[in-house]
Amino acid sequence: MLTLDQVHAYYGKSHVLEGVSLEVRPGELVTLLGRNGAGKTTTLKSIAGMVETKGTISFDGTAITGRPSHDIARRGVALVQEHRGIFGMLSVEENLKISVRKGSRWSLDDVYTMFPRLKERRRNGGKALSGGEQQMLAIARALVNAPRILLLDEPTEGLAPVIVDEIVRILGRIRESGVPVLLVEQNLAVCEKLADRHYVLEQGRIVYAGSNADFRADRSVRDRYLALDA
Ligand SMILES: Nc1ncnc2c1ncn2[C@@H]1O[C@H](COP(=O)(O)OP(=O)(O)OP(=O)(O)O)[C@@H](O)[C@H]1O
Repeated sequence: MLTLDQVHAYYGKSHVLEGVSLEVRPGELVTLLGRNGAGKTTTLKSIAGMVETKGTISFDGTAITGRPSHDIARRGVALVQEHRGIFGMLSVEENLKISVRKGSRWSLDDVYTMFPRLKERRRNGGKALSGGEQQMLAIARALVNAPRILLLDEPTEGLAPVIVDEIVRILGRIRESGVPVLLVEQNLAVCEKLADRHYVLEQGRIVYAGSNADFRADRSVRDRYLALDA
């Protein structure tokens, strides 16, 4: 479905990803873990065509490396970024409506059922939303846009526990829908609840790959690669 083969990424002269290989298979929810600065966001941006890369990134059997980001988005690769990309001057409903694309399995009504808070606030301006509501709107916008894979960058960061639970519930629903997800997330409890498999990045390289069961059983992985953030 999504395959990265020896992907390198650069910001000018700075060489940030040094040969990342990973895959997300149909229907899987896969996490990308690692300490701050390991290259997680850069990996998602590389897939979305927002960073200069070398190596091969393919989606559904087609190489997308080096293609413009709008072309990659049109193919159904949906990146939900940390700063969320909401239009503050538009209402919640307007933000959703401009994202609706024919052929999505989620209609406006479907996302309102999934996110009752967004329905309650549908006439509010994007600017008036809390951090958690903005995150929900960002995910909801991706869903009505007919995603074929979701790339989520720290969707629970900085949110209150009750909102984190709601996001986890939504991610569980997305997983059940069969749309694959590549999730960057620091909250390991969230990752263990949802994921099929995990990758750990360190200094731009994949240093661990394993199933959720193996990851949960092998505490040494988090001690070695993730302990400072946990
Ligand atoms: N726009 C940029 N220009 C130059 N260097 C950058 C840029 N964005 C990120 N970097 C550098 O690339 C490296 C990887 O950053 P990245 O944001 O991918 O890490 P991360 O694993 O997502 O960490 P975090 O959890 O802190 O977001 C870091 O050393 C960072 O300083």
